[in-house]
Amino acid sequence: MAKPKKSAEKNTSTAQNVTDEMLKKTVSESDMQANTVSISEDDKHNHFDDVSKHFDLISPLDSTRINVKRYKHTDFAGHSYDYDAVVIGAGPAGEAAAMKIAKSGQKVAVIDPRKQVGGNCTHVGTIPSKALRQSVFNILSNRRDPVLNKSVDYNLIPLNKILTKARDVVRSQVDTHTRFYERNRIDLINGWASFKDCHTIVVDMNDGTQQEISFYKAIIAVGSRPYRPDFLEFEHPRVFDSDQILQMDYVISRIIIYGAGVIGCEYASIFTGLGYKVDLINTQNQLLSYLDDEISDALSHDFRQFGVLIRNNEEIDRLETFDDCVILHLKSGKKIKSDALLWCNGRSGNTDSLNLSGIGLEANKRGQLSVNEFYQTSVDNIYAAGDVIGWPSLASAAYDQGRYAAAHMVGDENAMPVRSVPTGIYTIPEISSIGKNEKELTEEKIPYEVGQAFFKHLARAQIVGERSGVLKILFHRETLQILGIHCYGNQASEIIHIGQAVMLLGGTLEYFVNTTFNYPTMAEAYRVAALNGLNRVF
Ligand SMILES: Cc1cc2nc3c(=O)[nH]c(=O)nc-3n(C[C@H](O)[C@H](O)[C@H](O)COP(=O)(O)OP(=O)(O)OC[C@H]3O[C@@H](n4cnc5c(N)ncnc54)[C@H](O)[C@@H]3O)c2cc1C
Ligand SMILES: NC(=O)c1ccc[n+]([C@@H]2O[C@H](COP(=O)([O-])OP(=O)(O)OC[C@H]3O[C@@H](n4cnc5c(N)ncnc54)[C@H](O)[C@@H]3O)[C@@H](O)[C@H]2O)c1
Repeated sequence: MAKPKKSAEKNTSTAQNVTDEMLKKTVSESDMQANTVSISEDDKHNHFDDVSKHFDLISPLDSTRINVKRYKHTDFAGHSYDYDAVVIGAGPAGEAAAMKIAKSGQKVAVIDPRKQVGGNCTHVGTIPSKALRQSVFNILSNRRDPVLNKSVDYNLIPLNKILTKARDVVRSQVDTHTRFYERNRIDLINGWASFKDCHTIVVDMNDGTQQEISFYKAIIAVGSRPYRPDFLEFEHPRVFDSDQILQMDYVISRIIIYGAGVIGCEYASIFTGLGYKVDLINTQNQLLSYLDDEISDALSHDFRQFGVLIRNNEEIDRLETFDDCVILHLKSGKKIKSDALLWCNGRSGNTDSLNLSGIGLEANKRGQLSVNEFYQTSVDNIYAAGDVIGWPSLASAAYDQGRYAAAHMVGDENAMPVRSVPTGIYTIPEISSIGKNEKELTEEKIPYEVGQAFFKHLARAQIVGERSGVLKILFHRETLQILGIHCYGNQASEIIHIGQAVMLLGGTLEYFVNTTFNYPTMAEAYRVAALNGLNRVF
């Protein structure tokens, strides 16, 4: 077995040298080869005091953990701050930023009012909705199975019952991420942060006290929350936003989803999968209009097949609420009666309680902050990342933005900026894309061609029983450069990454033709689509 690379080798700090010496002394080459570490009890207690609760920090199999070290407390031109950096918000953006800062040897604290880390992403956004979606997907698969469909009554399963699995996933995610903070010795402070000035934060602690913390630099990673128009009663038991829906504890058979963005479409899949009648109110003329037209059409088609009633170009006039139902009045004059309403129309950045004016910053009307290419706000020691800066408002992007902002903060010039973020929409079936779509390429007058593979023809899709779907590769008809990849169907969000790698590494369509794919796989769709595309080139 090759000797594991130790990233700690780069480090020259005294504390780190001590740790490296200790490692050399205690972890012999043969131990490494045998995948074991022998550390004497004395060494553990005398020399690894600061990491003694986490012996896995010194596993030779994970070089990144070895890099965790005593931070040096920096003196900034005569000023000494409590922290080199403070991160506000423990979601993906905050976590990635904090990890990067800690790994760079700086002292960092993360402030979040939730006792459990993970942010809205883990507690009310990505994780519970994706776990819920998986449970519904399993129910749909079982329903289709001639043996399994007799064993359970699938009629109207209450949402809170299905959410049991999601709660387990949330717990596991919290455990995993809590350990990241512990191992990297990041201080977690429970409370609401607001700025006193450009180097001081006041934290309203959960125990009712206040704490002032001084910092050299800060990252605002406070995320977003559902936008709530004043005219809707979100306290009413039949009116929900996407955070509250996870608490729904009664059985319904019909629901109105207002807003057909990503959240609305994903929940439309979830509720139809559970057997509810769904009215999906779209304020636009097409579902998810930024997608490839054919995929947007396919989604509408499949939604209708599953019983979703899509109403395009509509706008709410008012909502009447009753003990046993709601009635939605649309500006077009239509009235829709249902058991409940799920409001999915927009999100706002959580900036209102930060006292931004105290540091000379101002958020836009959606509570979002503007940043430069390094994620610095107009106050240069204050950065912002994640949903609070708006588009693309994805956990995937938030994580990379947080890491990149922190890299700039600590002076790491090797970090790659966040570019080319793929779309992954977890409707049933999934949608995923990267690069340009046909509309954009046509507008830009780029001579492209299309290669398609329909899932119904693929052996793997037939075996799995998920035949609906298509993979489209858009490529330059002269250079065969890949310009965009669009996928609709089971596992689309995974499948896209094969094309993403080839595309970003500068491969052409020929890669897919000249490469042998496992058979049967969904990845084979790339070969089928590439051949289909090449046949159109003359
Ligand atoms: C229903 C739903 C499904 C989603 N599905 C996906 C998906 O499948 N894939 C995907 O990539 N993205 C998805 N997203 C988007 C994703 O959840 C967000 O992009 C992501 O959570 C943003 O991360 P963040 O770190 O910016 O902030 P958040 O996750 O919002 O976390 C921000 C944290 O800051 C804390 N905070 C707020 N104000 C303060 C303050 N004043 N002081 C201290 N702390 C504060 C909050 O308590 C919170 O813990 C989904 C979102 C929703 C709502
Ligand atoms: N699978 C995924 O990647 C996934 C899943 C769910 C949500 N998300 C992310 O969550 C974000 C929100 O999703 P969404 O479904 O609400 O879609 P969305 O952002 O498309 O918003 C829906 C509508 O609300 C409007 N709007 C947005 N914010 C507003 C505000 N503060 N005030 C008034 N109107 C506002 C928008 O203009 C739009 O017409 C998306 O940007 C998406 O990236 C991603």
